[in-house]
Amino acid sequence: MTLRVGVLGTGMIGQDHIRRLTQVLSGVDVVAVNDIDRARAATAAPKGAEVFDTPKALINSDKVDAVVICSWGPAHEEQLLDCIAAGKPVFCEKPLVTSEAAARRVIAAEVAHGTRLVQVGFMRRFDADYRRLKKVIDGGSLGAPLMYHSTHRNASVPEGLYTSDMPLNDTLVHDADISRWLLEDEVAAVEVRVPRRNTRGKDLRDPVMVLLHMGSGAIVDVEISVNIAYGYDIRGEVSCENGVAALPNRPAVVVSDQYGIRQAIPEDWRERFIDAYDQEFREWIVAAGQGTATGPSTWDGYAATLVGDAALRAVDSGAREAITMIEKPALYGKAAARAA
Ligand SMILES: NC(=O)c1ccc[n+]([C@@H]2O[C@H](COP(=O)([O-])OP(=O)(O)OC[C@H]3O[C@@H](n4cnc5c(N)ncnc54)[C@H](O)[C@@H]3O)[C@@H](O)[C@H]2O)c1
Ligand SMILES: O[C@H]1[C@H](O)[C@@H](O)[C@H](O)[C@@H](O)[C@H]1O
Repeated sequence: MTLRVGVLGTGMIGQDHIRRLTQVLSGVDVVAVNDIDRARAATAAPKGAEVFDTPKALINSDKVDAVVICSWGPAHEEQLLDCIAAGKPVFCEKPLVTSEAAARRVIAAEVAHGTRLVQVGFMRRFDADYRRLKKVIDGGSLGAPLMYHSTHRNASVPEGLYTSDMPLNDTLVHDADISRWLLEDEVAAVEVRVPRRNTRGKDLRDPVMVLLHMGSGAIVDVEISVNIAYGYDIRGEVSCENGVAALPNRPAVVVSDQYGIRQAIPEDWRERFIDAYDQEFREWIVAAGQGTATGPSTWDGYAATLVGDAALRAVDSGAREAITMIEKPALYGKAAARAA
């Protein structure tokens, strides 16, 4: 059976996901699109897809079995709640939502529905290198993880659209989520330090250095640099009791010429995580075909939102800001162990 999908938001990642859903993956068809910019939706619509005037009309259409949300973060809550009300599986790009209150409303709606419908776009969990790294940590031969160093560098971000809060409440969500997943632990508190500013971003608060204090006592340090010019560079290294496990350098052709010996660095997230996005959708298509979702859940989106909120408090206070989570509903599985 072919899963008939409607896409909300046809900007950069909306177009990239439409490409993979129509040209790369099987068992799926994009039958509907919507964007507040109707002309953009019409241009992005694959042949035969209907352009809907509103997200709600697309979500409630009989033509649509499942929805992919690629609109701006502040629009996600209403679109998610409409999908849950319609009982339709939904893939939602990160961030799940932009406030703790909104995340709790989505949790409440999904819990009342009774089965998982929402999958969040934390694509690192589907990346083969991150999966191999987790397997080594889980294998236990290196002992308990003590520290995780997470480097998150963007060559540039869209001027004007990307604001000073976003390194902390938009970009950091990936590092927060992958830290929770790799270490199987929750973030208990957050600190932020702001070094000398990168003048390439004009007044943007960039870079930032974030410390995530995990419940077990492990510490994660995150470098976020969003205007570093040379490329999209994502690194990760887990320091354990008996050794260290790290993501490999990406395989790339080695060029030798009069400038030296070098390897290309991905330009942006589309290139670096191309296979991970394909895999997250492969797994989503199977789950959505069964009327549900898999992988990163509303709970994971909620946890990452709390980290973003705490980071914004921490940048203002300069202090270590604690995180308090609600009790985890049974729908989302066991709570992460907190060793200390
Ligand atoms: N997982 C990742 O690595 C990754 C990468 C890029 C973007 N994203 C996320 O994807 C989302 C979109 O990012 P983007 O880079 O494509 O942004 P973008 O600005 O290129 O596109 C967003 C689109 O959504 C449309 N839109 C905004 N509000 C809408 C609404 N209420 N209804 C319908 N359409 C609406 C805009 O007109 C625009 O076309 C964001 O949440 C972003 O954080 C995730
Ligand atoms: O929306 C994007 C996306 O989530 C990328 O993966 C991240 O590296 C960027 O910083 C963010 O702006």
